Amino acid sequence: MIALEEMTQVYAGQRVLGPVNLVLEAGERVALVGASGEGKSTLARLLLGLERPASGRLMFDGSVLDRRARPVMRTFRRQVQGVFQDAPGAVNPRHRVERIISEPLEHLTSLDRSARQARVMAMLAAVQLPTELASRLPHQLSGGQLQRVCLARALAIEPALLVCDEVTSGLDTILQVALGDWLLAHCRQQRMGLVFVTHDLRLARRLCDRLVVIERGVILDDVRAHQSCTHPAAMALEAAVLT
Ligand SMILES: Nc1ncnc2c1ncn2[C@@H]1O[C@H](COP(=O)(O)OP(=O)(O)OP(=O)(O)O)[C@@H](O)[C@H]1O
Repeated sequence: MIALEEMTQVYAGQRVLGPVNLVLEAGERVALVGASGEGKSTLARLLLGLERPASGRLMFDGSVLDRRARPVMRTFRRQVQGVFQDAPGAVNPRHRVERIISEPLEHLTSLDRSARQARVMAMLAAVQLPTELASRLPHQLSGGQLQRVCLARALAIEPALLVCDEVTSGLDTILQVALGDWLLAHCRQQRMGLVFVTHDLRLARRLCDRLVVIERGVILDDVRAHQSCTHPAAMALEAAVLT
């Protein structure tokens, strides 16, 4: 469905990523794991087409994704959604929850107003938030609630792939597990693919069927989730996390 080909990224004259080659099949659940600052978020942003790579290309359904081709970008946005750790930074502080979740429905689907309203309520219930929260502003929610609003917004348009960057790291452990399990069930039910960026190898294995280990901007290991890592540095990371 999506492929990164020979992709690199350079910030302030320094290469922080790549070259990376990564193919994601439709419906696949892939964890991007690695220590802090190794390039996971950069890779996630490139996968979402949110920034221009220094070199390489992003393929979508067999063609190079061309940002200037509006209909293709619209399809891409409909099918590939992202949710980030910084939920407060990802929403307009002056918009109420209902409007936040409804916005992509307005731009990317042909649902009318009442259908959009119904979808917003269904999504709130799906992420286990009371529907009364629909009329609240972002600052009137807890961090975990706002994170779930962002998740509801991304899932409302029924994407084929969801890219989650550290979405559970600000939550308590119980909520992390609950949200992770809900996300897994949702992926299975909707046959939705998932790219799950995390430091947490155990959560990665719980949710995903493939582990991609990143260090210093390159892919060290790419294994099935139930397998152990094979690269020595990835094995060291695995041992450190599990200890
Ligand atoms: N906009 C930017 N300008 C300059 N350097 C950046 C920028 N964004 C990221 N970097 C650098 O690129 C490298 C990779 O960062 P990235 O955020 O991708 O890592 P990460 O693995 O997601 O880390 P974490 O787990 O801590 O979120 C880091 O060295 C970081 O300092």
